Amino acid sequence: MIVFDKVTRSFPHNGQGRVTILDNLSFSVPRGEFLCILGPSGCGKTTLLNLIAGFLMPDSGTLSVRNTAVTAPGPDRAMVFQEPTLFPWLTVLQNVMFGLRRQGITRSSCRKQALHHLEITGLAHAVGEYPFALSGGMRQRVAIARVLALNPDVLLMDEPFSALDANTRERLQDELLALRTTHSRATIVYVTHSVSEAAYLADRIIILGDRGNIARDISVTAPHPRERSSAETLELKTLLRTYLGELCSCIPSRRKQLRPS
Ligand SMILES: Nc1ncnc2c1ncn2[C@@H]1O[C@H](COP(=O)(O)OP(=O)(O)OP(=O)(O)O)[C@@H](O)[C@H]1O
Repeated sequence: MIVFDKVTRSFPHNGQGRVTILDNLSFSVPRGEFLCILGPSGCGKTTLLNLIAGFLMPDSGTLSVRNTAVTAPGPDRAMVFQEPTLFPWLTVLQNVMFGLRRQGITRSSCRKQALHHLEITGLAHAVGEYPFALSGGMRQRVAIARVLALNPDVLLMDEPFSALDANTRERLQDELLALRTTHSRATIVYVTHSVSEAAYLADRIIILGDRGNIARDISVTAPHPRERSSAETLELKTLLRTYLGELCSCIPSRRKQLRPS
């Protein structure tokens, strides 16, 4: 579904040339996979999502989704951010309908689809509310309903639950897994800092290291539903922490490796 082929991406850095964030990155994500990306802060996780979304372009290399090179954002890919970006002047229903309307779907079909997705995300009672009246968890549910309504092939999630309290986070994780089973076949690329979240959700976990190199690529074979505190999950979490610990000192070194623009 998603193929990175020798993708490199750099950014300008303090007027001193450019710093390479992802360097010659190659990997692929099969259709339907739930891939979690872990890695130290600044290693390029969000950059990787932005490239798939088409918000950024590679400096070199190619990135394709369904065998088509990504050259711009498109309705086949949708992103959920850490802070849900809802329109404050629109109701919950209107927020979910907004993206559908832009796809040229008729108003009545939009409404039907939006209501369906608000129902499956547990928000049927809140369709007429404005975002300011919702809890953080409810706002994030609206954001998820909005992207699921678009029925994307690829769902990109950038620490979507990290700003929520632990109970809400765990509930939304369970809801996401349930939605995935019942309503969406999307391929999911999910960035997180939480080893618990990765161990609970992922079919596969990639740990990015310096310059976005793939430090580890781990298949998680435990079936769903998983126990959060089973021996298997705890063992995986310990392993992930060990791998991340091995990487934690490598990111500052990149700052010394500036190259001329
Ligand atoms: N548009 C940009 N212009 C300049 N530098 C950028 C830009 N976007 C990202 N960067 C830099 O690229 C590096 C990687 O950023 P990115 O957000 O991808 O990392 P991350 O792994 O998601 O970090 P975190 O875990 O802290 O969210 C950072 O040093 C960041 O400052």
